Formats: sequence, structure tokens, C-alpha cells
Amino acid sequence: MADAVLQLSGVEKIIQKQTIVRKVDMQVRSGEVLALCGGNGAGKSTILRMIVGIQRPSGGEIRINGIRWQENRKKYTEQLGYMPDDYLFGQGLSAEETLTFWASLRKVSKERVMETLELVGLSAVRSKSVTAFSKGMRQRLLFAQALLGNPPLLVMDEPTNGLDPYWMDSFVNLVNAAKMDGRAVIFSTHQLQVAEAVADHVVFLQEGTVVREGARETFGKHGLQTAFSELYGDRRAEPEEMVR
Ligand SMILES: Nc1ncnc2c1ncn2[C@@H]1O[C@H](COP(=O)(O)OP(=O)(O)OP(=O)(O)O)[C@@H](O)[C@H]1O
Repeated sequence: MADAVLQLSGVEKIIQKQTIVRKVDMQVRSGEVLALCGGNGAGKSTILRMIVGIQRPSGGEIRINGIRWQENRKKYTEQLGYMPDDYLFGQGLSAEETLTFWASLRKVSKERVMETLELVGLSAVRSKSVTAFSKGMRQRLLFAQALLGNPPLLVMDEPTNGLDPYWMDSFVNLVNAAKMDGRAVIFSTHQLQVAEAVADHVVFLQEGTVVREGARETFGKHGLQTAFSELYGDRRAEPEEMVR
């Protein structure tokens, strides 16, 4: 079996004596998609922020393609693309200018900028101001930004938050394409139908602890919603503002 692109071993996060993430073990291989599910405050974003190096674990170890952040930050960071849950775009910049700015920070070529714009379907609107973009288009641009460096690992925090069904479908297609390219993908979501549609492996978190995990098909039909209800009671998987 192929080595894991992403490997978490006994990862913990303690903030002000409070354990936010408790001894999490997890791995994602090339061409595999892992969905992190759980209610508000379960620790999903904290885990993703530790993976990308924004927050440091209090214990345990994270490796991407065998590399630890502590050993070689530059090489570690080059292995990943990160799509944050929220981002304030520069006023007045076009999609192409925005992506070109990110590309210059990472020494990525102009050709790759055009290629990623094409990949996410924003080529035709590349000269338009991002402030005029819909939420779905902005999410695509953030996705393009994560893909810029051609990373083996994609890390996405609530990538479908606020998307309508049309953009959800395009997200699923983009993730499937990333998978076909052999990338490993980890994302957090409140939207279990997205995990159903695209994840190979699902991890449920509660108060920073993995409470259930397995291959998606082991949860059966409507299995994720059933698992969610069993774990968290009658609460909806999506936060109130997402329920339409
Ligand atoms: N810097 C911090 N200081 C104190 N508590 C924090 C800090 N960061 C996170 N927490 C707490 O850790 C817990 C996990 O937060 P986290 O944002 O990782 O959860 P989440 O699963 O991503 O939640 P959501 O789905 O609401 O985004 C929450 O109770 C949060 O209040």
C-alpha cells in the first residue's frame, strides 16, 4: 500500500490548559480524500491549521511526504495548498491579478496562473474584479490559489460553506479532478452530502477526539447523517445559517 502523503500521529492541541485536540491519528494517501466532520467547536479547523503550520501542535507529530515542519519549513509548505474558510480579497483586483500576486509569493509561473484559472473555470472572467464575484466564484479562486504550486496535498477548511447546489457540484468535480491527479485531499465540512459525494474516508470529531471513522461506504446509504445523529443527537450537521 502506498505511503501516506499526510500522517498525523498522536496530535494534540492544548490552549490555556484546555485540550482542543486529543491524540488524533490520521492518514491520507495519494489520490485519497478525507472529510473531517463534526459539530461546531469539534476541533476541525484547529487540526487543519496545525497541518498547514499556522498553529503548532502541543504534542504528537505531523508529516507530509515524510517531512516534519520543524525539520524543513520551506519544503514542508511546498507540499501543500491551503484553502482557508474565509478570506478578504484585495479591493479592485481582478481574478488574474489576485492569482498573479499569490503566484509571485510562491515563485509560480504566469503559465501556471493561466492554467489554474482554466482548471477552475474562471478564464473567461479573469479580468473582472473579484469584489464583483459571487461566493461560488470566490471559492473557485481560493481553490485555484491552493492548486497554484501543484501540491501533493490539498487542505481545505469548509470549502463549500455558503455554496448553492450548482457550485457544490463544481466543487465535487474539482476535488475529483485533484484526486485523479494523485493529490491527497483533506477538508472539513458541516455538509454531510458533500462528504457523501466526494470522500473516501470520513472522520467524525467531538470535542477534539475522533469518535468514529471509516471508509465512506462502511457508513451505508444516508449513513453519514445517521452516524451524525447517533453521535451528536438531533442537532443538524449544518449550522443554522446554512439550513435553507
Ligand atoms: N486560540 C484559541 N483560544 C481558545 N480557544 C480556542 C482557540 N482556538 C480554538 N479554540 C476552541 O477550540 C475549539 C475547537 O475550535 P475549532 O475552530 O477548531 O472547531 P471547528 O470544529 O472548526 O468548529 P466550527 O465548525 O464551528 O468551525 C472550540 O471550542 C474553540 O472555541
